[in-house]
Amino acid sequence: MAVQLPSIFAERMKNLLGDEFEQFMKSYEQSPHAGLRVNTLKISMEQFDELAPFDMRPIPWCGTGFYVPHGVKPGLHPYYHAGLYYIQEPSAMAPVELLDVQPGDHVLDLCAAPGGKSTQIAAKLQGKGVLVTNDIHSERTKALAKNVELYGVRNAVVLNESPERIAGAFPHYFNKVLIDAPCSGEGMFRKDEDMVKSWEHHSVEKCVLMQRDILETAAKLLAPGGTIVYSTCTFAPEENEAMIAEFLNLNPGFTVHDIPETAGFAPGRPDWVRQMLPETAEKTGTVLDQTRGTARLWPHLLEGEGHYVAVLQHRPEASPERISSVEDEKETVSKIPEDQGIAVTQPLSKADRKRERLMRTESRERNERPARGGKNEGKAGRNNERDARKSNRGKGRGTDQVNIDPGTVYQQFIEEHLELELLGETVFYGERVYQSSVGASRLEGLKVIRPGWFMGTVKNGRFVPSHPLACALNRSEAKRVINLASANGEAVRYLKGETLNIEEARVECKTGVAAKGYALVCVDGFALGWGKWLDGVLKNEYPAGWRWTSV
Ligand SMILES: C[S@@+](CC[C@H](N)C(=O)[O-])C[C@H]1O[C@@H](n2cnc3c(N)ncnc32)[C@H](O)[C@@H]1O
Repeated sequence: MAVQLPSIFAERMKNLLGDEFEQFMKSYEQSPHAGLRVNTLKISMEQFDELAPFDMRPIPWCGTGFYVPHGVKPGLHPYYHAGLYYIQEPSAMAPVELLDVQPGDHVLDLCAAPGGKSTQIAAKLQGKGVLVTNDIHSERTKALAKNVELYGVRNAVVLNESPERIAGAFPHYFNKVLIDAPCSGEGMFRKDEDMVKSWEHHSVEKCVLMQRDILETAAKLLAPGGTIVYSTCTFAPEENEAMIAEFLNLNPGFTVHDIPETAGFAPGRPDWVRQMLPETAEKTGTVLDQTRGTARLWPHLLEGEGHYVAVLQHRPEASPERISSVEDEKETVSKIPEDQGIAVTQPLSKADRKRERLMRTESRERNERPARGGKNEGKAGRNNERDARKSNRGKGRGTDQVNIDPGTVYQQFIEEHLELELLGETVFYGERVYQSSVGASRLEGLKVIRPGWFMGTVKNGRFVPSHPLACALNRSEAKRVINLASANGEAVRYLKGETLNIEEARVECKTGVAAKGYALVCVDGFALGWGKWLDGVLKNEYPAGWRWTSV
């Protein structure tokens, strides 16, 4: 057998699985299954079908998921760096499919790092609605933020908070909540042998305590009639059916929404709770039977490492509170207290704080002005900004330029370089500019990693576009594009940070736009990052920390 399983684990599974145990053990002799999920924020399934660089088979329970053959390394292709797909274990794709996210939903991913399921949720939202994605471990939120940015998500807020504190800021705000709970990880033994070693440290008992708290808090975050999906990658009944039965017992407004037994999904096992945990079975009584409608994904019954999923449906009549809507959010935009900053993870200097106050006041004033055509806050007050720009034209980059309203500098860049409708609220943190789908006021006091889509920085009167801005752009939204081919190595050279010689004829400009300046660099038509073109040379603006490091 390839993997040495902990003996207590094997003994427990033998007792539970009975005749099936041999088949279960045989699955550990096979290699783990690898998968990828197409990022439909950037590419349609039809386009991907034409461009796919590997032979792949569809994953039955995820319309955008594919099995990747053994030996193929999808991370070593420029398309990975263009965020066209996310590499994900196939059974881990099931929970978000079952959450049934629709464009416009308010979704919370409570235990989100490194972001596999958040990027899947974002693709389903298609830029409409709100995604708040959170992880309690600050180190892990770095990967989470990076993945959200690489995958071109515009409407996400990234937090590093406890579920309790999020509930304080967003009471009954979300109509969909995902809890991909920290767990003992028994479904990861085949994929990652370190999980076998750490199994004893992350004992089932410790995980149960965390899971109970997280689930209980999720109920405070959910809007009436909303859905919670709870998932783990473990087989322990304590962390699965018993956890759900306890929750249902304490929260009678919820019922289990039955998951169909298709695609190799097996039913939940209330009988195992009766067998192993008679006290829980007695305490939870008949609600325990509902857990039969939850799903177990077994490595011996389908091609995946294993998962547990429960869909918990809140009955709207169980609570009189109404669902907060996107319209409510718009009203909160103009109510940002001038003297309160959001707790950002990077401390602001005194000068930054002063600047931030100034900018936020200006931002608020812009938002309070009637929007041109009533479209959105981001465009509000453009006429005034244009007037301000006119009066600054021809003044060069001296002191006057530095003194221009940073919001104007930002708007000017957007208008000159992009064809983009700015959605949400423009939020300034010191020099950094974001478009936020929830607005600044709701985030006050929270540890915010990203309050929204990071657009760039205003420094010395100039706007410097961010890499995440480029990542989320479609080719048609940029006024200047340089397209590189994946086939001839040019894209990889760009990703390695090299300066490229690009003749002027290759700079694709919209009418009236000159070749010189910031260009969106693409691979086969999909955004990779920024470059600055001048006289046949493309200065590479790809961030050093993101560079292609393989040979
Ligand atoms: C199974 S992993 C999440 C994987 C992630 N959903 C994905 O698809 O990429 C569980 C995560 O929960 C986080 N976590 C642990 N306790 C937490 C808590 N009390 N609140 C929020 N997150 C927590 C861990 O740091 C870990 O990143």
